[in-house]
Amino acid sequence: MTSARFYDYASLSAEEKAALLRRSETDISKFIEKVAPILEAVRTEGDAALARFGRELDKAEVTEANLKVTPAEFDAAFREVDGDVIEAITFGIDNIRRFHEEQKPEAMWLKEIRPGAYAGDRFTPIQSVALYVPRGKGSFPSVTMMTSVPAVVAGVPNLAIVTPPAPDGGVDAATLVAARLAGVETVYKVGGAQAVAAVAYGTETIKPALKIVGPGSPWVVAAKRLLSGVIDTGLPAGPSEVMILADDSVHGGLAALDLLIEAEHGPDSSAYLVTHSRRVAEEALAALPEHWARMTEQRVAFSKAVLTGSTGGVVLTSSIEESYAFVNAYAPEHLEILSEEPFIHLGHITEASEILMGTHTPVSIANFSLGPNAVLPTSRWARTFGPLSVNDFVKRSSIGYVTPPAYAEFARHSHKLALYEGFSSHANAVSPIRETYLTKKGG
Ligand SMILES: NC(=O)c1ccc[n+]([C@@H]2O[C@H](COP(=O)([O-])OP(=O)(O)OC[C@H]3O[C@@H](n4cnc5c(N)ncnc54)[C@H](O)[C@@H]3O)[C@@H](O)[C@H]2O)c1
Ligand SMILES: N[C@H](CO)Cc1c[nH]c[nH+]1
Ligand SMILES: [Zn+2]
Repeated sequence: MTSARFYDYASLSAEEKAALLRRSETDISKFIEKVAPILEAVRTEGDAALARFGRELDKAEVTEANLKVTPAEFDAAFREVDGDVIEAITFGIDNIRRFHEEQKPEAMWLKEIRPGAYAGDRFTPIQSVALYVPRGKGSFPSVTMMTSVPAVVAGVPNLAIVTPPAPDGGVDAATLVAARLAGVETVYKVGGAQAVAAVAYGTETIKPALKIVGPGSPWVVAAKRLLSGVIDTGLPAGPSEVMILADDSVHGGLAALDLLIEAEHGPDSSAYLVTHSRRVAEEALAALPEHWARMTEQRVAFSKAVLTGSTGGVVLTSSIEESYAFVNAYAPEHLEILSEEPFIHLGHITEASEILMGTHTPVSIANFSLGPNAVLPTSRWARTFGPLSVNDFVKRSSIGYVTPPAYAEFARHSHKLALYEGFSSHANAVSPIRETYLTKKGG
């Protein structure tokens, strides 16, 4: 039995090549249809709908009265989670904080554009942001770290995490540990589309937010799409995906090992190895069963579904240039450049959300510990969006300041354009009328 789909790129038709670029998210119309009534129920019924969906969709013991995580639940989480997991969370948060503090823009810059005339930017925190932390096919304290830390570094005053409840009605314990250590203590037990609606419209318990960030299943992606006129939905982060670009300096078994990292997220993930080395491709195909033997049943099922389905496999190209072209056309979420000399390839890659260099930087390290943000645009959105960052939690205002000596030249040119565009008030405001008031004020 073949371990993964194999594509000889040069022999594919144009349609087959285009099909390789598709993700499970490419068509989410079925989710959109099913999600619309959920959003409407939350808008009209508030907490009652959240509790009902929690019971129906998450099979969780939630009520209108216990939607918000209490301080006692946080304390219990610290007792429940192993010390070495807390240590790993602390290590990750420390690195993520260092990275994002470095990334934080200066509060303001101002440049003298012309003598006596200044212009610049000022950055201020967005006043309220909701952080979506998934929980379904896994629990995600790491997503809590990746969303909370840049938000806290940016200085957002009102932060709330929304995350699906487990059947016992509680939130994943490590998620609570990560939230408190990162500096966020408002957490609601609500997930999926209903969570997006709750923070968009507000309910009796949950205050509306101006923006929601964080990755999620197609239910979350569909809800964000439908509510994008009500709340800022940030960068589009859907089902995880990976591309391994390998040259002929590495063993294919290593490529297979890393290919499985993101393929195991769910059947809706995407995962490709692209290489111009037939040896690497064949070694990878041969190694997959060995790797599956060391994985849990559920993760084997998910990754097999991806690698033998329509969103994954091994692509053999006829040259490294063709591999570069495929990577750039695909625009992956995570890209690993598996090579003894990764930097010789870097300049050829322009379309990828995250680029991990060499044989010792697997996606796992980037997801949990390294520092750059692992909430990343999927489904080819890497072509226009970047990873989640401090900049997603601030907005920019332009600042302009024209001093009296610089005014006349600007007024003359602005007057001309105001007349041309047909705006008389614009023109009047920079005409000699202005001088009469300035003289009066000055006495
Ligand atoms: N792009 C990124 O940066 C990134 C990072 C981490 C995770 N991810 C992805 O996020 C996703 C997380 O998905 P997940 O399922 O684990 O968690 P999730 O929290 O996104 O989805 C679970 C929720 O979906 C809703 N749901 C489930 N079945 C439903 C149904 N039949 N009808 C209506 N709603 C339903 C429920 O409310 C449930 O709480 C994965 O695809 C993972 O690959 C992406
Ligand atoms: N790979 C995910 C982003 O696509 C992040 C993650 C967290 N935990 C496991 N993986
Ligand atoms: Zn992952």
